[in-house]
Parts: sequence; C-alpha cells; structure tokens
Amino acid sequence: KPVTAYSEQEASEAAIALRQTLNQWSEDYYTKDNPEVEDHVYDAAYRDLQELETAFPSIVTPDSITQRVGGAVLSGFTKVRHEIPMLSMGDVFSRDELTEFDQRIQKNVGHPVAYNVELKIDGLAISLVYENGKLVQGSTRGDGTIGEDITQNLQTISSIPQTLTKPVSIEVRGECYMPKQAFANLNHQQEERGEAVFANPRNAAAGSLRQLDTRVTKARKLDTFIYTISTFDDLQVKTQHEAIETLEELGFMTNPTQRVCHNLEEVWQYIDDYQAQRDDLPYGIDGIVLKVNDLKLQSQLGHTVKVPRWEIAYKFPPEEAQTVVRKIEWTV
Ligand SMILES: CC(C)(CNC(=O)c1ccc(Oc2ccccc2)cc1)c1ccc2c(N)nc(N)nc2n1
Repeated sequence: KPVTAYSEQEASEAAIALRQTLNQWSEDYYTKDNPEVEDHVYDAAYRDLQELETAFPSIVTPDSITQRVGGAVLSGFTKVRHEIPMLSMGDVFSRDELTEFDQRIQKNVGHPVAYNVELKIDGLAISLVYENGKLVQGSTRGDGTIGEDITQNLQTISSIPQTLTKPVSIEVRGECYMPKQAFANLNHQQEERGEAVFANPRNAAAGSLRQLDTRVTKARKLDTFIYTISTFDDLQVKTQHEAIETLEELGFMTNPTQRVCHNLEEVWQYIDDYQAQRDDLPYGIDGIVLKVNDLKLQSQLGHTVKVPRWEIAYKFPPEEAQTVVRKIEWTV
C-alpha cells in the first residue's frame, strides 16, 4: 500500500519486518554465495524500506541496512573498459623453454638483454586509476578488455593508497591476493559456520573481491602487489625495475624480491632461491616472471593479441596444498 496510507506506528513495524528480511537475505547472499532471492526482489524490498524511512525519518535506526558505511549494498557491478588491455602471460614449464625464450629475444633485438625477474603472485589481476594522485577507479581484469568496477571493495584494502605521494594521473596494475594465514583463518571460520570452504587463496580472493557488500570484503584481509605502470605521466622511468621502485615511492605495496638478471645463469639462481623459499612465503606464488628490463625494448618487441612478447612466466609444479595448510595450522 502507498507509504502515505501508513500511520507512523505501522510504518515502524513494516520497517522492522523489512530490515529482518533484508538482513536474512543479505546474510545468505554473502556467506553462501547462493542468493535465496533474485536481485530485483531484494532491491524492491530495499526500496520499500528506503521509502518508509524517507517518509518517516523518526523510524530510522542506526543498524538499518540503509545506513551501511560505504554506501548501499550494491546489486551488481558496473562494467569497465580497459583502454590498455590487461594481457595474460605466456608461460613455460621447463628451463629449456626459458632458454628458447631468451634466444628468441636476443635474435629479435640483436644483442643479449637484461631481465627484471619477479615472483608470479597467485591472485587476481586488478587495475587502479588515479587522477591527480587520488584513487578514482578500481577494477578486475575480466576478459582483459572489459572488467568489473570494484572500486568500493578495493578501497577497503589497506595496502591500496587512496592518495599517492605525488599528484600524478596514472593507471597501475598488480595482483590482489589473500595471504596464506588469512586463507587458513577464513576457512577455519567457514567450517565453524558450517559454510563451504574455499579451495585455494586465489578463489578466496576472487570471492572476497566480488562481494556486493564492502564490509565483507573489508573483513577478508586482502593484500596487493603492484607491478606495472600502464600509462606514463611525465614519470621518467626507463626500466621495469625502476617502474616498480617508482610505484613504491608513490605509495604502492610492491614485491621486494624483484631482481635484475643479466643472463640466464642469474635467472636460474633466482628460480633456485625462490623455489626453495616457496612454502615459507606468506603468500602463494605459481612461478616467476621474466620481463625485458628496458622499457624501450619492451615497446619495440610489442605484444600479440593476448600476451606481451617481452615477458614469460616460468611456472613451478603445483604446490602440494596439504603441506601448506598443515604447516600454517601447526604455526597458528
Ligand atoms: C606483464 C603482465 C602481462 C602485465 N602487463 C600487461 O598486462 C600489459 C598490457 C598492455 C601492454 O601493451 C599494450 C599497450 C597498449 C595497447 C595494447 C597493449 C603490455 C603489457 C603481467 C601479468 C601478470 C603478472 C603477475 N601475476 N606477476 C608479475 N610479477 N607480473 C605480471 N605481469
């Protein structure tokens, strides 16, 4: 019935009933990921509550779902077009294939090149857009060209700066991941609640970023490593290694293990070092990434539709999930 037909008492009772229903539906939606009701049913009830509270301000309660911090509960994610596509990685599984990659580069460029070698973090690729040093948009990779706007969720991640140390307008990219300890604690909590556990930290990060309620994302203890500046403002950056150092100066969380390698022997050493440390790292990695360090050579080498020609990922054999969880449970 129209809001004007309600007495204040009736409006208050209707609002209390609507809040209980909406809280139940939202609890199901975010913990079980299988919504009890269609979005439009949820949205209609949400609008009814808003109308009642607007018509009768005295019935608003601070815990009402309409009063949530970080705006209303979203009913979906808007799409974002990546002007510069978010490409994927060519990947290899043997050292011989890495040698072939290096030979191909040297043949193409005409001389040996230095690589910036980085850990390949097992998370979700994200893009962050800043205007005059302020975060204006955060999105997922999606299919590389069209991603989802998850700005509000990314703003709950403490390692993502809202304001940079310089008022630059840039787009940066990196990986959002769930640390192994946070993953073990979350699954322990899921089990206690009788909820489904997540298969691995990457799935847990994906599920946490695609939450329609920023409070749930905030509670999930996500973190980031930023590794690419996609649009060059007047930043004087000449190599991939410097780009990551610049990202750190701007206030981003970057991975401290990056290393410039001048030949494959040095690359093998890096691989030996980090294959040995893999289980002890507080985050999941699924390999290492070689990138031609000189940015001019990178643009000279270009990219295919899906991957840059100047980078390759060397994948480790799949980590034995049990050892990781067992190790962490033991240390908890
Ligand atoms: C190298 C790149 C694929 C990012 N680069 C790009 O996405 C990219 C995008 C447009 C490019 O060039 C274009 C410019 C304009 C138009 C079209 C392409 C080049 C690279 C990548 C992907 C995943 C990574 C990961 N998990 N860990 C680390 N450590 N590094 C990673 N690096």
